[in-house]
Amino acid sequence: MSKPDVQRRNRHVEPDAPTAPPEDGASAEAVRAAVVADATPSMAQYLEIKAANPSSLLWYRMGDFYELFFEDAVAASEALSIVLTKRGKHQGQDIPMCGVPVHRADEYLQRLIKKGYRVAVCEQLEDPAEARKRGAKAVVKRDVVRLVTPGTVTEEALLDAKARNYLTAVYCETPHEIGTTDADARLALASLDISTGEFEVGDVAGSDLVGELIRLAPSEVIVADGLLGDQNFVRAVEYAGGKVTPIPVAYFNSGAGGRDLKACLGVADLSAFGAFSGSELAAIAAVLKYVDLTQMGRKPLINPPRKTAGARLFIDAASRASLELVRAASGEKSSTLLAAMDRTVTGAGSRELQARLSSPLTDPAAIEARLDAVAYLLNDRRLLDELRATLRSAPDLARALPRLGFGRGGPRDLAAVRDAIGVARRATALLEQSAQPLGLPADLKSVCVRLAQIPADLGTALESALVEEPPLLRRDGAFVRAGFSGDLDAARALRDDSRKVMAEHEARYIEETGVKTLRVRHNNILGFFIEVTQLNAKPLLSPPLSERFRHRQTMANAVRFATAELLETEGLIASASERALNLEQEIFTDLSAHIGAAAGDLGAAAAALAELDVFAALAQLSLEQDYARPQIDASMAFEIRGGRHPVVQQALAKSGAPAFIENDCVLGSAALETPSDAARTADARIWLVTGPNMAGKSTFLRQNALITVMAQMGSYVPARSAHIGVVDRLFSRVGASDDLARGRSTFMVEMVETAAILNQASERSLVILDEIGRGTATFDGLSIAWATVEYLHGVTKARALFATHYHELTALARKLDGIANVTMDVTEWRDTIVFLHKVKAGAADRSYGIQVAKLAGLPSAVVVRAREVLDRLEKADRRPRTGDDGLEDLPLFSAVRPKSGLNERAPSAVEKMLRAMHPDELSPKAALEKIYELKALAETEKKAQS
Ligand SMILES: Nc1ncnc2c1ncn2[C@@H]1O[C@H](COP(=O)(O)OP(=O)(O)OP(=O)(O)O)[C@@H](O)[C@H]1O
Repeated sequence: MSKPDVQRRNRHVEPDAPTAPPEDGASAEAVRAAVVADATPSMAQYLEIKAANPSSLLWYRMGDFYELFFEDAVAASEALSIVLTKRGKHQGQDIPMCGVPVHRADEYLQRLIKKGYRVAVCEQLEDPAEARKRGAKAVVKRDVVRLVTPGTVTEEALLDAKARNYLTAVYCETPHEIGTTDADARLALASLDISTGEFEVGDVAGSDLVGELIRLAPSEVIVADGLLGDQNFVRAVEYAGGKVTPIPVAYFNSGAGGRDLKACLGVADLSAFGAFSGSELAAIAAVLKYVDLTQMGRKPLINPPRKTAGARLFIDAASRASLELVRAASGEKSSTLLAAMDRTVTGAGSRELQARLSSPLTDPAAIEARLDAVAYLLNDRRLLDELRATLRSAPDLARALPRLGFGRGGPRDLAAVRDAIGVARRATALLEQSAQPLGLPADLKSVCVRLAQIPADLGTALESALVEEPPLLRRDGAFVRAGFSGDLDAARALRDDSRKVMAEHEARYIEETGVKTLRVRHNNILGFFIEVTQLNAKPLLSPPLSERFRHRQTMANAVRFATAELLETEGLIASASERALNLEQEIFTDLSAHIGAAAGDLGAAAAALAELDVFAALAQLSLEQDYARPQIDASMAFEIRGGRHPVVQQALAKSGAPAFIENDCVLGSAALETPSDAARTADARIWLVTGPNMAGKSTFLRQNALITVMAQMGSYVPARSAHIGVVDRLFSRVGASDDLARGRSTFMVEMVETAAILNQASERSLVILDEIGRGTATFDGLSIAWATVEYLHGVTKARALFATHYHELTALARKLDGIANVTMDVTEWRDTIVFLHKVKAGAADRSYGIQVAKLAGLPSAVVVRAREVLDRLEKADRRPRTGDDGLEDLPLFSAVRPKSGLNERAPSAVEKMLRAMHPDELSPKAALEKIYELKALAETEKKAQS
């Protein structure tokens, strides 16, 4: 029977379609009211199920379609651009309906999930024939078997091969703190990717929440419904690319968290995985509970949770956005650091690279260990090429395993395990062969150890059982190799011999009837039948042949018959294919169980393959782009020689533009190499970068931040050499952005971000600030920039690059030892500015703004007039620009901590009186008198001030 036939038939014969009126597709109360009113049994079933899943689109299985009704139908037809039809009436109104064919369910699910919908998949739990046995009007049993939400999908078609798919629970003990920016509030986060089993748990300060969400990039974030007060939280989640789902607060139960996690991992004690706080356990509980609910009790495959603790380079949300590590402001993926670095050959490798790029390390030993692995592969080109060629054919083992675990896997998932085991064997052999006589570096050894743990017999079992390229669906069979099972071969032979057997029948019937044109045929309605033309039908319709050839159908030109033996053979064929299918299902179940028993080892091997892909990709990148191994240690060095911007360099190369100009950046004890520059930049921890627009300041600032990120994630870097004393926090404020905090002006955003940097940066941090203060009046902006540099120099003491158009700031370099001026070199040629993109010691002599404007194509009348105005302004502006303006004498600019007097003023009389008061010692009456006194005093003070 062809598929369209099946669909059409099943759709129409379905006996229990909702035809009676419901009140409202979405409102539970209205739904219940309708149920009580006059719903038919089938409608009552629909409405009850819908009422239990009010916030999901209900996919209601009817034969070979998932049907949607009422508001769900309207929403889905719009989201999926499918036809909205109607079925039955409700209070005189049509019931809207639309449907999705079962065989295209994944595709439609993907589109709905991408648009942020949740889908409740309601299946028929019995055959309609079973239901009919209970009476003509009996309803087929149905129930929701799965809730599909953005953070809980496992199907290949619903997932991005190169991105993790985290479901993250956010929890804090004190309700009002969710969405806060309070540095003292602690929030626990538990993130699980059920498509791979990856699980990480940790806590962050309220002020770091947005940065952490961007790092995790969850598809779905669950929070206690009562706690979701703050719209900023919802915006932050959306900014990080996820959806917020509120869940009952009772799911955040720390007791249940410990218990459920132990049950999932099959351990009696969690201490081997780290110490989890009560809040972390509560977040874990919520994740496990939510997965349990959406998967209807099917257990996810989870790896032991990793604690996301301190040994990580902290990068806040604004810095992540400005550095465009894995996401560009434009939404373009190609302009990110990730895209510029990604040379992985597998989806799992790409995900691992992204995870490492989002979480660089701070432990020099761990970073060096990663670099050793890259160096090893770089030193052996043949090994590198062979490993990459081998890995290229590695399927996504990490994603196939959970699908099999959930019972949602298909034959291709079995083949994925088989092929991954093959790749693991070849990769291990390649690494081991290469290891003579010196041995492998620790990180590659760890890869080999994990790959070797796959049970040896599993690969053999899968190889002997599966055909080379199995079909997608388990239910269609045809994935088991011939020769694997004698029973299966016999059943298949009987099924496949049908043509031969029927041909034999046909020959005999021709002989018996003498009708040479008699044929045995098959269609979906009659099954097998004998067909003769009208002219030849007569003998078969009269005795004695009519005894044997029973009439079935008369057509315009043909008459159709059946015989007992034909029906018997048909039965045999049907049962043979059913038997073959059943045998294949059993084999599938056995193989899945075999894989399930080794799931832990296979999961570890999948992670090892992903890591190997990353090491090989980084080695490949380094070769291609001529990167250098950075030296990372606990010093305070920051010495990058011949540094390049990894993204801009590749973009220039691709466009055929002149090559990127490399630049040094040496903060701290070292200096620029040119002798004349050396004296002027030695010992400076902060560089003030000046230069005209378009000269390359932002590029230079960013490239040094990116080199730091790359070095600390364990990659070679775009430089001739790099020595970096490990950075604990990286702050980058380059260019204005107001995406993050809609409702705040660009200047406000800039100030909020600068405040965050000054409050959070430590001596070990790297701070990149571009044109702070430019969004306000010149003197305000200059003052803010000035004070910021002083604070960075005197209080924070971080290594910093500060680009500015305020030339007045360059005076600071003469006042303060730790500050040096550098500038982007330009030259003029026939009144046109030529950018040399080279950093040199010193300050820019002027800004060349008008030349740049001319380059940009401003009308020449405007350029000429601007020159005149500039001339006048410069003549009129006789204020000293050299710093001999007494600024350094002001307390504001002496770089002291605010507490030591910056903001102090004499206390007022009211304050003095308040400080002298001891509330516990006051009677109610005395307290009231004090309040009157205070009020009078405040009035007097106010008058005195005015
Ligand atoms: N080192 C370099 N080598 C080659 N080209 C470069 C280099 N640095 C920058 N550029 C090119 O110059 C362009 C402008 O650079 P960038 O945006 O960094 O200038 P800027 O000084 O920050 O300008 P503005 O002050 O207007 O923000 C870049 O897009 C890039 O194409």
